[in-house]
Amino acid sequence: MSSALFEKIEMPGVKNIIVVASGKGGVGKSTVAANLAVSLTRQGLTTALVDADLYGPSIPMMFGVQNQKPSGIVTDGKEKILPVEKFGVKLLSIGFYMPAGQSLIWRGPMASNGLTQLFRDTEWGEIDYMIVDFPPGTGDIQLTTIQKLNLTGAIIVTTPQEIALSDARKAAAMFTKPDLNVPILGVVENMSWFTPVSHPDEKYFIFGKGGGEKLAREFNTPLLGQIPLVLEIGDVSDRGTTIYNQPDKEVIKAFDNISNAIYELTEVRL
Ligand SMILES: Nc1ncnc2c1ncn2[C@@H]1O[C@H](COP(=O)(O)OP(=O)(O)OP(=O)(O)O)[C@@H](O)[C@H]1O
Repeated sequence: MSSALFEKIEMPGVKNIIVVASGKGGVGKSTVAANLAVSLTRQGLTTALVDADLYGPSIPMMFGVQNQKPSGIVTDGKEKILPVEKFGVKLLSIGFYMPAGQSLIWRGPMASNGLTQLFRDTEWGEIDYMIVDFPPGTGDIQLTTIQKLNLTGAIIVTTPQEIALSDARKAAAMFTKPDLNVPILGVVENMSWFTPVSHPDEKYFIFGKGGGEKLAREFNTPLLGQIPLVLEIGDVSDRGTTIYNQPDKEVIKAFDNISNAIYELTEVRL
């Protein structure tokens, strides 16, 4: 295939582009992407979050900005999109352009073009970390997007469950294909255990144990963190706010550890 087809999208002010991917839907990929972006921002880094999950964009809702529309600006005679900003994170999602309650019916090439346009036609400014919430799976849209972005690396999100793990393995293998060769920065295991309020010293491994570590070992990459199953995580997403606005300190620590690990792995590009 001609390399011109996959010319990289130029985003000169963006230092690191990190995709957050999963094989299976519903494992918490958007939750990880969103809270990682907020955590990095809280550490003084300029951060953008792109919701590339075309068929199920959830970022606008998670940030409570579902009724906002990005504004436009003309620079050098070209019309550009200005991202919506919340909690200090620059946000862009195809969801901003979709009527409420409707889903996208674009097919492969149109969807890839839509995504490319979103990245290319936005005035990003200077960004330390652009976190991309990737669509789940390993289809054409994912492949094309990987080819067009100058990626620093990928984070794979999985639950410890075997079925999630086997799909996560396929997603990880897509990034390591020799023609793509995107470094896997690490694995995040979500919904690792549940601790009932009445038994604060106990951990229940509802979805199994050790899955994230196993995957990390297989791909010779670090396990960046384990996030417990905590009702408040779902609650803050529904309320359009972040984990920093809920009382569970363990969850906050888990995300801050992940963002610290990412910072250390990528510092050289800042
Ligand atoms: N650790 C957790 N504890 C409790 N609830 C969680 C946790 N992680 C995610 N959730 C909830 O699980 C649901 C799915 O999470 P999320 O949307 O982040 O998954 P996803 O992998 O991005 O899904 P999709 O691929 O469908 O977009 C959401 O309601 C979210 O609030």
